[in-house]
Amino acid sequence: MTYLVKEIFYTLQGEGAHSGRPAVFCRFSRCNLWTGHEKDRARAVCRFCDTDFVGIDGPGGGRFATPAELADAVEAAWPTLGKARRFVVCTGGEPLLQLDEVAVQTLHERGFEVAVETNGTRVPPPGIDWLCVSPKVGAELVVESGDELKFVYPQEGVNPARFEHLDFRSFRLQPLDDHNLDDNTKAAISYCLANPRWSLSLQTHKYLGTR
Ligand SMILES: C[S@@+](CC[C@H](N)C(=O)[O-])C[C@H]1O[C@@H](n2cnc3c(N)ncnc32)[C@H](O)[C@@H]1O
Ligand SMILES: Nc1nc2[nH]cc(C(=O)O)c2c(=O)[nH]1
Ligand code: SF4
Ligand SMILES: [Mg+2]
Repeated sequence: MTYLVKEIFYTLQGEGAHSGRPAVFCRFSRCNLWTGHEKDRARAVCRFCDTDFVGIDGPGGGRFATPAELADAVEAAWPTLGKARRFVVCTGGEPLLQLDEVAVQTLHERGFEVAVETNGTRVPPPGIDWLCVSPKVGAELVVESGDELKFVYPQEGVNPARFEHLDFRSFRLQPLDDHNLDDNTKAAISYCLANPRWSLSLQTHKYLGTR
């Protein structure tokens, strides 16, 4: 398995339950719901993506021929020696197009707790320590259990209540970052207050100016 990675960087997890926790981000190239090219956005399944995941040309990105090479690159981004409490967030693009069981195992051997941010359309490999699923309107959701369900809100025609029967430890609304971010944030706050199964997830890195 060759892994195509857009970028690898060290920062604070900005979103969800681990918000504020230092993490290496491993952003895999490619997604099954959008090509990543602006010319295709209007006809993509997922049209609101805030991320450049095309190619392997970002900081720390590249083509890694083995799980060990991938883990070497992730490990190189961690700031201290010693294997205690290391944390990697595998994202993308859609990480589950590439992340496999042996990669997860190899990251574990290097001391990393492995978190994944996924659109929920691909079955995850075993061993993931923190699975965050972010369903997209118009894409089939095949992952029905995990740690965190993080719904970008609003999405046309979808009431978040539709996900409440699924097997997740927490349910979060993340305001859609588009030209209506302020209104979307107010709407997400109102929804959480009226439906307390749901908590707010802010993209804190966008407010803090971190990556
Ligand atoms: C770029 S995606 C990559 C991982 C995976 N493809 C997914 O969609 O979950 C990372 C997270 O950002 C969220 N996201 C993407 N664009 C967003 C936007 N414009 N506003 C708010 N959240 C967004 C996604 O829903 C997901 O939770
Ligand atoms: N700081 C920071 N936190 C994040 N949490 C999820 C992200 C993502 O793009 O998947 C992300 C990101 O891009 N930056
Ligand atoms: S599924 Fe995730 S990576 Fe793919 S286009 Fe949507 S937000 Fe971006
Ligand atoms: Mg992001």
